[in-house]
Amino acid sequence: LHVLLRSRSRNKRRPRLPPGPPTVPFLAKFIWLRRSIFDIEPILRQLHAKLGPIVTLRVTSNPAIFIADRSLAHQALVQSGGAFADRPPAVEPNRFLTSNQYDISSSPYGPRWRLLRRNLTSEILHPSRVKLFAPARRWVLQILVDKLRAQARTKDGAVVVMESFQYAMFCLLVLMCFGEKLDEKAIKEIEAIQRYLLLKFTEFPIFGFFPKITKVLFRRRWNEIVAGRKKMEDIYIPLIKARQNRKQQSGEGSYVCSYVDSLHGIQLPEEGGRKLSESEMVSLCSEFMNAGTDTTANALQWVMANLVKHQDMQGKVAEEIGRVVGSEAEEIEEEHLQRMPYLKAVIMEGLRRHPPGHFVLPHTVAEDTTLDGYLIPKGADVNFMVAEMGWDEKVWEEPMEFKPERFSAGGAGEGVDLTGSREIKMMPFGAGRRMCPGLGLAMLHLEYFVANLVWEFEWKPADGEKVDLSENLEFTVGMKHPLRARIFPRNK
Ligand code: HEM
Repeated sequence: LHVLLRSRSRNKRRPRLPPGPPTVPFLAKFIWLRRSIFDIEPILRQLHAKLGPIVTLRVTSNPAIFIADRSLAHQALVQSGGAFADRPPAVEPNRFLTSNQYDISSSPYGPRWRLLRRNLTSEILHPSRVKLFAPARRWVLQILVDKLRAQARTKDGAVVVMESFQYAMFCLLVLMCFGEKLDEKAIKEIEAIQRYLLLKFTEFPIFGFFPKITKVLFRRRWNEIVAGRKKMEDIYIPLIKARQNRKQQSGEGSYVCSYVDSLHGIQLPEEGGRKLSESEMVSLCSEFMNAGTDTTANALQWVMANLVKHQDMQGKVAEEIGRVVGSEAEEIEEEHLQRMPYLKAVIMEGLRRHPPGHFVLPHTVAEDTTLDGYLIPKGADVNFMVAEMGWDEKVWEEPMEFKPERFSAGGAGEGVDLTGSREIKMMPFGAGRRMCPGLGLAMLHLEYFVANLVWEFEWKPADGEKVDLSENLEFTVGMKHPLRARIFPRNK
């Protein structure tokens, strides 16, 4: 009796997992959906409404915990320091596609992650390095404008922007990654293989369950992934090698730096100072392009769609640009952007209302931890509902409306800090130690391209059509009905 009572009282004191639905019906529903892990969002929304801001799902042996509340996210990601900064062990095919977690986003929180992340932020994303790529941005802007003009001359004159936005982002990130201006065929090939493998990764995660067996049972599917990765290596390894040879011939500084150059210089102290293998470099290059292309292209499309829909806002952006650069200016230079607060507000509102990622990447805790009185067990998958945070009525009035004015003086978004270090009001780039290191580059790309596209053209809805802002959830969240618009040379 004594033992029983003691264990009961201990259980009472021991924090419990956050509430969640019973495992079996949930799993049945999930398998029935059978599409992608990202289909989970509407289910989670219902669960949060019923059970509160922190819920548990049990799909695999590891509980998956989802947090929808801004202040709990701040507690976990910012106030608890490194406690929530780990990543869960990779499951297949991610383990295979990241060379066993040798990229930044899937590396466990530790020395390797620190080294790889610091390399990216200091060698490529540091503002002094980003500046070196200004001619590349100008080159890509020209490609984009030419593509849009060519589209405007065809058929009904409507441009479907998304393909051109994605291509432009690939041109830019391929150049930053490999240090070469590749031709259209080579860039399209890279774009295709990146997208192919990304979709394989987001399919129903069958190889996460008993991989040894499922790889045999679903052999054809597994072989497709292996073949896709082989193709990627066949394209990337020659580019990686070319950069090494070139480095030896021409020495430092005689050419624009590239991400691959920095990877050639990395040594892993924890592993006897060895260099990165070619396969690991391929994984890091692939991550670099995955992270920075579709996310930015989608954000760009959302902002442009809202500017097509709200002609008055487009007019205000153009007016602001005119004030800063003068009506004679052909192109907006990067130093001009800092003097365009309304443009910045439009982009912030785009990221708040339409964050390209509705979740962050899965986090985990290295030790049992508590949050809001609940147990977060070691190794659990922990994720955060990014979109919900930016739509919180307690902060944002009419949160589903597109209102850039919120970010002006006196608005709820005035001076909002995207890193969420003091408080989280929106977190399109995550928050805390795993926050997106590409935030600065992404903001620059968005401001630069939106400003130049608005300055170059007047954007109108395609004839007889309305802009439809419904969402389509893939790896990133894009427009269900991609933006179609008519463009006219702007009268400055
Ligand atoms: C609008 C564009 C972008 C958005 C919305 C975005 C958003 C995000 C988000 C939500 C995360 C996950 C944070 C977490 O797990 O807590 C992330 C991680 C990451 N992003 Fe971005 N990102 C963008 C552009 C970029 C760019 C341009 C780069 C670099 C070229 C980049 C590189 C990364 C990397 C390496 C990580 C993993 C960080 C880590 O695990 O330490 N992102 N991003």
